[in-house]
Amino acid sequence: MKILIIEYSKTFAHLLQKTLRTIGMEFEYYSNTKQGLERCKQVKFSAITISHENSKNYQVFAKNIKELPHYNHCPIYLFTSQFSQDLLIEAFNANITEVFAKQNFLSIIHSLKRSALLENIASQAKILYVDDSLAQSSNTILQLQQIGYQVKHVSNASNAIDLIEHNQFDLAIVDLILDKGDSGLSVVKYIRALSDDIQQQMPVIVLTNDADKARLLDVFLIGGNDYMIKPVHFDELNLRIRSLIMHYREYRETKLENNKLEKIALTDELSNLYNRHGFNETSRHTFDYASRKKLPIAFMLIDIDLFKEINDNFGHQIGDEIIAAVGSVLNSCLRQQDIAARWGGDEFLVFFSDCDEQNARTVAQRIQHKFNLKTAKYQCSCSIGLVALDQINQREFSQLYDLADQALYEAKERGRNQVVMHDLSGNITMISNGPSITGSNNLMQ
Ligand SMILES: Nc1nc2c(ncn2[C@@H]2O[C@H](COP(=O)(O)OP(=O)(O)OP(=O)(O)O)[C@@H](O)[C@H]2O)c(=O)[nH]1
Repeated sequence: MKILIIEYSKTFAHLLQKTLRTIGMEFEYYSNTKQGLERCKQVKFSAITISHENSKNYQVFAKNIKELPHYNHCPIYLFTSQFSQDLLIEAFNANITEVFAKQNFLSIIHSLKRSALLENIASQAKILYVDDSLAQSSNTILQLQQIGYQVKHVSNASNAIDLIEHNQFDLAIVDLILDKGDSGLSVVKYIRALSDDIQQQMPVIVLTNDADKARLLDVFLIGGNDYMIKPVHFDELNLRIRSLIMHYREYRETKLENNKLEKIALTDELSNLYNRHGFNETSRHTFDYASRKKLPIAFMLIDIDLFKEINDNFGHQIGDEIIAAVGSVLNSCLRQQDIAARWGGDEFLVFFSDCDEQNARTVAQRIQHKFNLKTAKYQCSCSIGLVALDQINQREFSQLYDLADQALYEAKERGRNQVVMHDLSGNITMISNGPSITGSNNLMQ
């Protein structure tokens, strides 16, 4: 991707070059159109910028450029210090792609960056081409491959669906009417119903033989992003492909970035478990589901024993490592549907849906055992308060929390390092003691 700059103002040329260098874009700079035109005859630039000196100058230049081979779709941007509606119309009539006021420097840079991205799209893009007539499509496919697209061709909807299941495409080109009563419509419907948010938005160009306007507009109703009437004009197809892929990439990047930010907002950094907000967001659905389906549930509170002394004796960094150890122990003991969170300080909670009392006891003991072993070097242990119910039965989250908290309090009162359970009849019983802790640093003494 290389940009040709023709600029009469030395100051503006300097600013533009400096900015493009900083963002790593390649360019060549000339101070007159004659040199610029000569250079275009030797090299293919991806975009051209020309500064407005007088109308005749840029109009003649743009005309000459568009007559060069391979330059008919090259964007030409006109920069002016005196932007006006009249100039805009004049420039569009002279094949200028966009007109920018020089004062609007950021949007100039944005457009140049966009041209660079558009230019590079073919080299990294994967296209699915669904068409039963190889005679019509083979030439287009070849041309797409020649400019760098990876193209997978299939002739029926079921093969297309098969490929979509196992590949990540950037765009699909789908013939509306396929052989033997098959239709590209089923491919479009399949894409739009995909559970993956990103794949579901894959752009689709629908090819059709039907030039009837009303039928063509139906393409948008069935989920297509664009249509083209066969036989397709290749340059037009290519420009449409580039623009759709570009938008899809922007969507994909924003979506991934948002997912990342959302994860950060819902996760506790130290333990890599949910934070309070994350727990509230994710547990609501599981809680409602368990309530509706009358599933057995369990709720567990875990608190590190004498954590203050651990911090005091070994330092906060070791304290932090121990908090991280709770996270890794929980992640190794829990099923995917269990929801674990760091509730604050050294307190953690776990919500188990579809988990009966016996299973809850077993998991609690396993968690305690693993945690004690993992942190044995520091003579560290944890206490667990557990509540198991055969169904939620209209209880609020806060009531479950209170029941588990009473059990946890009892575990601490009885000497810590144990699992205590609040059972269905309201009794509080000790389930197990953790492994005994020995050694000179025994903080449990
Ligand atoms: N290292 C570290 N310490 C923390 C963090 N958050 C809270 N703490 C400390 O955790 C300790 C919690 O202590 P307490 O709630 O008083 O109880 P404890 O010492 O664990 O005693 P028991 O719960 O009765 O066994 C406090 O000293 C907090 O400063 C953290 O993110 N990192």
